[in-house]
Amino acid sequence: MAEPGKVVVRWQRWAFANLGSVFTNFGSLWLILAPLVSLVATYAPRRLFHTYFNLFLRRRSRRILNVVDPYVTVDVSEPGSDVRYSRYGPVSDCDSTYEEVKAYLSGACWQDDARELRAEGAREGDGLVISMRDGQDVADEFRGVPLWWSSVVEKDVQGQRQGKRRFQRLTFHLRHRRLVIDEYLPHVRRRGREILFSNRRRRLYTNSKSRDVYSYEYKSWSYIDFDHPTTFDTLAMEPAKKKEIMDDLDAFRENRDFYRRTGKPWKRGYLLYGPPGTGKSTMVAAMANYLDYDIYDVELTVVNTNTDLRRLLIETTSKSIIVIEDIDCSLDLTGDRAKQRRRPGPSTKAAADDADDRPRNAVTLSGLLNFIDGLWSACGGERIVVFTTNHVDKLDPALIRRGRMDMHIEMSYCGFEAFRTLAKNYLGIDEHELFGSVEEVLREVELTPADVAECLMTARRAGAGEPSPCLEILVDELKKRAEEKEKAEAEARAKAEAEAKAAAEAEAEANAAEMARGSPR
Ligand SMILES: Nc1ncnc2c1ncn2[C@@H]1O[C@H](COP(=O)(O)OP(=O)(O)OP(=O)(O)O)[C@@H](O)[C@H]1O
Ligand SMILES: [Mg+2]
Repeated sequence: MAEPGKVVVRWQRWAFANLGSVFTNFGSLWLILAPLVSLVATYAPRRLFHTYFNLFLRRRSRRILNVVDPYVTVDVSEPGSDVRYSRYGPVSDCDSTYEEVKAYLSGACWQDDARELRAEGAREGDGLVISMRDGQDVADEFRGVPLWWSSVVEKDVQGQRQGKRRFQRLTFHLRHRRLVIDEYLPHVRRRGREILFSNRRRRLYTNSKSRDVYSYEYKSWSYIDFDHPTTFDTLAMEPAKKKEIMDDLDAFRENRDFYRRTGKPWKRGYLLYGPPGTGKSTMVAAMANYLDYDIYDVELTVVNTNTDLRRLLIETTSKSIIVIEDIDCSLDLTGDRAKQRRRPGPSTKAAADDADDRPRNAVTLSGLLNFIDGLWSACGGERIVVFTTNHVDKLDPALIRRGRMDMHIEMSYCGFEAFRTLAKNYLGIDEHELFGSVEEVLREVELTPADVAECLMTARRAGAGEPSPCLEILVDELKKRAEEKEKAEAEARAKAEAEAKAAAEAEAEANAAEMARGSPR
């Protein structure tokens, strides 16, 4: 094989030998082209000639520039005066890319290369957002490709006003243009969003009265910081059931692509049912804390129309739990829809007045069904809908069918396993010889976790927090509570029976009087 050097020598020889013919050929070519160029310059429209000539030159110069400086820059500019406002405040979809990039870079700022940093208070919470000072650079790497970010500030003149405009400028080699635009920048935004999301305080929203919609300061939702201490660790429930719910929530959160692939909107419904005090509201708080989601607590009784309900839904954000508590009491949503349509008008005056007070287009069952899984509900994604009720049997089957309420969770009376969690929460113990006595009591009577928690509070106070006396007092308390409950239930039963008996007697008397009036004299 020839040595590389020799090839060069041979090429040079060939080049010199052929130099004369190259010039000759170029001369002949130019002899043909020159009149053509001058013809086009003379007769073609002037603008057209210049445009094409300019374009030609620019392309050539760009190629030369690419060899000299093969780097591309992309600016992400700080949103300035162009943030749009609506009557509800800043429009939520105003471009958040700058904030996301800044949040992403706050991670990169911990590297050695950025020495001059800037700290700003986070919009929410007590944390600080660390970013680069103007003119600073940090290096980043994505799939082995080096990239550089710099913080740039430029003068911005708009009419009479002068200001500064900040950019986060990304520089990379032009050969990575597709990777950067298609994959790296979306990755930066995603990661930045995650950082912003984890830094923020969670919120508990509640809806405003529909009838205030015309007031100037109306906002569909108002909120407070959500700071509920309940977690799945402190929730008293059978461990297997608890695990099932947590696994279900994990599967929901992690399966965004699965939902997309199967064409299902990314949302899930949970129906929590059981007697009062069994921990339904507590479960909602535990879910929100587990997923790190906001809660939208919908008060249906102040929503006037289905349209208002839809507006509420549109104004919720993703990564949220929308909860309707005591759905059986919120509206008359029981019974089937056909019956609702056929329902006769108010027969008594009182009922008629009552009906007049109610808004004309009150929320209907179909409005609520649309709220849960109509077309609008699919917008945004990553939402959980929770209904809680004490009377599951009273609800329309359409409302709670599988697919709408995907998981039905019964919150039941306090079993021994649930008690263990409560004992750990209140007394800090996992095991004790008196646990057997507690188990016996709980097997015999139906007490809610709220009842047991209350007894534990009393026992803790009386027993000065010492496990053995506390548990002894607890057993007595539980027995006492069970007796009280039995007595209250017996009284309620007796009262109901007495009322039924009195009603039957009154009806019999009325019938007798009717008969006496109607009988022939
Ligand atoms: N499973 C539970 N685990 C831990 N604490 C519980 C549990 N259930 C109830 N509690 C305690 O009882 C209190 C009342 O519970 P919660 O409000 O969650 O009941 P609920 O089922 O929502 O009742 P309601 O049907 O009346 O709304 C809570 O503040 C909590 O301290
Ligand atoms: Mg509740």
